[in-house]
Amino acid sequence: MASHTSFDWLKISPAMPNEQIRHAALQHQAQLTKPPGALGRLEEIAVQLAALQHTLHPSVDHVQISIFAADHGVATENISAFPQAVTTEMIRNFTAGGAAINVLARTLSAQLEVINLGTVHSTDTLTNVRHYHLGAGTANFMHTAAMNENQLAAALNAGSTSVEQARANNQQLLIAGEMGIGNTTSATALACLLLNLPPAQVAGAGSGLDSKGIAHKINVIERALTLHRSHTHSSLEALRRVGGFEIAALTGAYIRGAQLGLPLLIDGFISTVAALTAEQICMDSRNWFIYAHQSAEPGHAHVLKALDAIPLLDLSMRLGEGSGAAVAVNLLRMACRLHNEMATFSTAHVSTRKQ
Ligand SMILES: O=C(O)c1ccc[n+]([C@@H]2O[C@H](COP(=O)([O-])O)[C@@H](O)[C@H]2O)c1
Ligand SMILES: Cc1cc2nc[nH]c2cc1C
Repeated sequence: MASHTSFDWLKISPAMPNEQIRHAALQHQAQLTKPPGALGRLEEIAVQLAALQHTLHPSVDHVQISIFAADHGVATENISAFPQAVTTEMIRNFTAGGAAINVLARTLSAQLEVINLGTVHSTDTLTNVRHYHLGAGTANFMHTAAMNENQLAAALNAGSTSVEQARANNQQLLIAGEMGIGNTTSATALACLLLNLPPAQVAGAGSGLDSKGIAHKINVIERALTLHRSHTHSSLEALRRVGGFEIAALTGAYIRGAQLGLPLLIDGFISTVAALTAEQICMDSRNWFIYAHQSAEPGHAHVLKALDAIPLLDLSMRLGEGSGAAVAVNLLRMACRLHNEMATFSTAHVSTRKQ
């Protein structure tokens, strides 16, 4: 078993946004040549980034995208529209540059890294993948806990390592994305435990189930929750019992990002469930979260609500891989440039509002 200390770092408090700078950034926004509030949420984003980055000149030019991939034992319950082999096939695709996230990363000149935490099929021959070998996927949580303590600790640490590397490379924003056939079943079960919701309210089509498939998925999750609910006394234990390696890695990345003061752009349903898990394990981590988009997965709305989050975009996306977050980066960049480069009423000699 992992020594107890493996989880001690989760107790470190998140960094504090700078409230004085937030106030100054708000005042600066009021002086720009526009009616107050006319740039809507773009103003909020710039002010939030100013407070997070402790500067009146926020910027997200340097972006790291870390894709965490893993397989899920529960995939043997026929809960996905796609075969489990797709997880490994997509890891290959990520390394070859052909996935959606590769295209988006190129448009953003973002650094992309791929992390395989544990898949049924090996990707060891791929040199541009960080391998963890935590297992051939998680155990099937219909019968037992998905992870043991060692696996959970190692997966959380894998996320933390990506954040520390991003920090060391002076990245200004992290997108943690995920890939794993079956992970909407795992994320749904986890959301149900964390929010005490019935699976029928949270479960959706994932990568493309029909209504019969969704009904079966709900039944699988209900039976799993009957096994785990009474033994789950903490969010960390819920993550160990029904989570996935990549979901735990995302959780670790979000907690470490908050502790080190790195702004985190949250993607879709699975990523937001990990963000909620991070917030429940390490309170106020959410100060560092910016929510990119509303996924088409129905459970996403419940999880966003629990985090008091209103995402920036609603494009009916449901891909994962960090793709929805990547699409939102240019909004953040434009928000920063507007904040940094617009003239003020006084410098541009524009009259202010009538009193
Ligand atoms: O990000 C989302 O909101 C999202 C919603 C539905 C599906 N996905 C992706 O689809 C895969 C999981 O779907 P499934 O049906 O196998 O559970 C996984 O690789 C996710 O990245 C992602
Ligand atoms: C093809 C495919 C690509 C993905 N990317 C993230 N999740 C995915 C699921 C599937 C099925």
